[in-house]
Amino acid sequence: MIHCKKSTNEQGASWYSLRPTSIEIGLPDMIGIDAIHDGHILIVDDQPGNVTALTGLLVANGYRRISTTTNGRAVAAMHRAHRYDLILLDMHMPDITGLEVMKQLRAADPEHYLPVIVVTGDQHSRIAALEAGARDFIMKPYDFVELDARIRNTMEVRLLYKAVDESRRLMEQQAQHDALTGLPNRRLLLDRLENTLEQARRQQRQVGLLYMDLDGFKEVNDRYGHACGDRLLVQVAERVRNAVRRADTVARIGGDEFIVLLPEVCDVRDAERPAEKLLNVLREPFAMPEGDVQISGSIGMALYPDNGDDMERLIASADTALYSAKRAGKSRYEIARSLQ
Ligand SMILES: Nc1nc2c(ncn2[C@@H]2O[C@H](COP(=O)(O)OP(=O)(O)OP(=O)(O)O)[C@@H](O)[C@H]2O)c(=O)[nH]1
Repeated sequence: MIHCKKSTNEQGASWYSLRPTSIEIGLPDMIGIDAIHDGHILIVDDQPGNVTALTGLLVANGYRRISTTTNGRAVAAMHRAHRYDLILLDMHMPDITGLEVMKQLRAADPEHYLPVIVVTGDQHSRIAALEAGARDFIMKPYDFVELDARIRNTMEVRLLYKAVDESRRLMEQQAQHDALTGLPNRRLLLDRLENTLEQARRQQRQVGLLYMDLDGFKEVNDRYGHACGDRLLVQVAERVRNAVRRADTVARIGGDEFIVLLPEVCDVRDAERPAEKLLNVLREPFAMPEGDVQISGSIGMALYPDNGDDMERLIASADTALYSAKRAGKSRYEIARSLQ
């Protein structure tokens, strides 16, 4: 850490000297001082002299990523583009007040998190800023030790908030995806299917659903081991994903069972074509460390609304058609015949 000392000469000119101290403030394991010093800071002040002075102080205190602007009106757009970890905001600028900048920041930030420390010389605007959502304030003229501590503390909270947010996002992603293949799982598929059917109902469109089960997958496990079976499932997922359109959802819903949701179907051929393509890509041998592995897949196809006017019925129809495809000799697709 670096300590700042203000000195004044006989003519009244002031300067600052920097000296390192041995004081290290303890932080939770999660956010170390290195991460804090790596936080991205924006300094906003209409006075270039203030910007330069504050930048110098931050650099001296170990901060590495500092951006600046003298234009308060540009702050919201800059934050949208760069997602600063901390904004040091001058409250009194001629063009726009700090309060107005915070209002624009809140509107621009989907997280609704204002990473703002206001910089002010006036007691009243300090309270107004805190009430408007600023995390903290720094009074002018600066007390350098206090300034450093407030910036560090606010940055620590900000980075913890980001870490929590990231881990929540990760957990949501894990709850909706298959851990082995990374494909959407049953839960996410049902969610998308529900939305797709709702839209199709409104627009009186058809939807296709392909229920696919690998043929002879148990034998791969038995002959080459479970790890080889797992690697095969990953490759199958990749091939299936690459064989269909971006708008289609490919989900792994069980051991060797996949569902492909086709939201853009005008007639049965629009579902038959991808089904044929999937069967073909599965017939190609899979290169494994254990040698080439040959498998195939069977598919049951159902169309909304002909084969089911809700999720459960549509999936049940496709499942029945899949059963028919298996009974008819596998490595083929069958179209559902009736409304379940
Ligand atoms: N390696 C691996 N195997 C799995 C996984 N989940 C389920 N299985 C196995 O996959 C097999 C699926 O069973 P089936 O569909 O009846 O096997 P199959 O040989 O493909 O049978 P058919 O569909 O009649 O051709 C079972 O042996 C499960 O133990 C997994 O995540 N990894």
